[in-house]
Amino acid sequence: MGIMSTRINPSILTADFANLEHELGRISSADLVHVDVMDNHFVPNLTFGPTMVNRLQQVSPIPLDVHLMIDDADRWAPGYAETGAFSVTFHAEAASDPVALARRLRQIGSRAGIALKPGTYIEPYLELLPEFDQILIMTVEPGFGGQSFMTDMMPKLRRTADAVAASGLDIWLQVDGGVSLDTIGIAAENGANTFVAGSAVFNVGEPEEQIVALRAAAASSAHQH
Ligand SMILES: O=C(CO)[C@H](O)[C@H](O)COP(=O)(O)O
Repeated sequence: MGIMSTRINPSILTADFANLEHELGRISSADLVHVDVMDNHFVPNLTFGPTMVNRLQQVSPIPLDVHLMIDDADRWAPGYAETGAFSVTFHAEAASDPVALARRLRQIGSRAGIALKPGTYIEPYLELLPEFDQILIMTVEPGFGGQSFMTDMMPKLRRTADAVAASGLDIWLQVDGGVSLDTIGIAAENGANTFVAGSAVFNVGEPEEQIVALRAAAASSAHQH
């Protein structure tokens, strides 16, 4: 189907970790699969590392959107780009030189993403927009699926969307955490175009049907603005 302008990226954090190849087959109509890498240091949870991401890359029917919730991103993120991941997003709080790291990721061949925890301001990064292909505004504290969407992140999302629009650059604006049929509309209204959803895809009925419904809800809200 290819990647659309309203992108739905299911998070496999909520999938069955014992059957991930099967789970990937259940979301083949999504745009990308969001792969949460957690190191139990940057966040108080642990998932998997580059060996697993490399294997997921081999069996996934759709490209990988890797979200690194790990310390020392400067050291570790390039290895994830080397798996062939479509995009690699590292946290601003975990990188000592975000520009050098983003350039390295692009040089390897991945899109470069930067993620911000809820308490991190976007402003220092707005002057660096050309360095990034994607900005992830976290709408929960990173670490766990199933948390409530933080509506108070919408002003930050709006400021980011306005800056991206003013730049004329094709930078994807992603939200992650608590995205559901109830919350995707307000995120789209505030300028998000790339939506990560774990529970709302895997824990509510058939994943493929949820992807269609989420995409429709996002698109109809985005068109109102
Ligand atoms: O990055 C994450 C947590 O840090 C997950 O991608 C996110 O929380 C998805 O889960 P849900 O849609 O259930 O909130």
